Amino acid sequence: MGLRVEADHLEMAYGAVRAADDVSFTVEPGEFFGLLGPNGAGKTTTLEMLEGLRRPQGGQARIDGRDPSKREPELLSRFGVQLQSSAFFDRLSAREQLDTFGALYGAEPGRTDALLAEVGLAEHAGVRAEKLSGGQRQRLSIACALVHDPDLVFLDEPTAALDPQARRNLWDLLEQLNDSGRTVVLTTHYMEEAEALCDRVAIMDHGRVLTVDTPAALVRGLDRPVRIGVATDVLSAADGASIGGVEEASEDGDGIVLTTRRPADVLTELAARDALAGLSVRGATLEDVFLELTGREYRA
Ligand SMILES: Nc1ncnc2c1ncn2[C@@H]1O[C@H](COP(=O)(O)OP(=O)(O)OP(=O)(O)O)[C@@H](O)[C@H]1O
Repeated sequence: MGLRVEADHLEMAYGAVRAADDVSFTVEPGEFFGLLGPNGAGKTTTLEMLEGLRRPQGGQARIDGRDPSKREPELLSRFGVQLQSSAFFDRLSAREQLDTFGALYGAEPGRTDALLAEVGLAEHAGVRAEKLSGGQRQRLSIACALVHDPDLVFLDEPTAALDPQARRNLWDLLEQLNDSGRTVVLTTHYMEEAEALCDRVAIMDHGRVLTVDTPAALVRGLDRPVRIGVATDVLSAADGASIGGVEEASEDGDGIVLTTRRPADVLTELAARDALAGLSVRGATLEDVFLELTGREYRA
């Protein structure tokens, strides 16, 4: 279960635009891997080369050590590609869409109901695709990628254009796909999505991979202080500044903010002073990582 995916010095240019510029990384079997970057970073181009839908101008894509652009049926049967919702057949219900995709892929019949349940659409089986909500359509397109029970799924911006609630609901489904042992490779321009879901992320910008690592390691590598906030009525800025390990203490509209590289010591001291009311703790995020790497604010 789970397949290895390799991007090995991939190159793709459209005229003067280098959409993929020496893109290399490896996704291990069973990993949840994210390609993260702003619009136009080259995520879709890279994904399409990995899926074998676009032949690289340079370098090699490999799935389980083989070239996906050769379209070998045995390899194709082992991975799924999430189609955009516009690719549904006209006027078919969710169940009929899945039955049709299943027949096209030569999938084992009789899996449709289980699949509908897996993606949370059991109650909408008879609804036509065009009548489903945005989140439900995304679920259906994910189910279509799973009809042949693949070991690897590629998802291109699976939560784009969804409201925050629908996005979070979909995260649970994406986690389940990975928990069941499948390798998941997705693109996203949402930093917090990559942080919440991915074992590792490749941050892309202007066709290049800037860095690849776990979100936690990327953030740790920044050496940014943690910001600890508490209510003004439990601590003054001057008292905060006197705590060992506090680099700066200031008052903002919401309370007292302490910056520190030793958050455990500072929190212990705040607890000892019974000064934890209104507590908030904010560490660096992948947004800070992007800023550090590019010198630019992250704008998806
Ligand atoms: N078929 C094409 N012809 C010309 N230019 C293209 C084509 N496909 C992509 N590009 C350009 O290549 C660059 C990378 O595009 P790509 O779609 O891979 O980025 P992306 O990170 O997936 O962005 P988005 O989130 O907007 O889809 C962009 O500058 C885009 O305009």
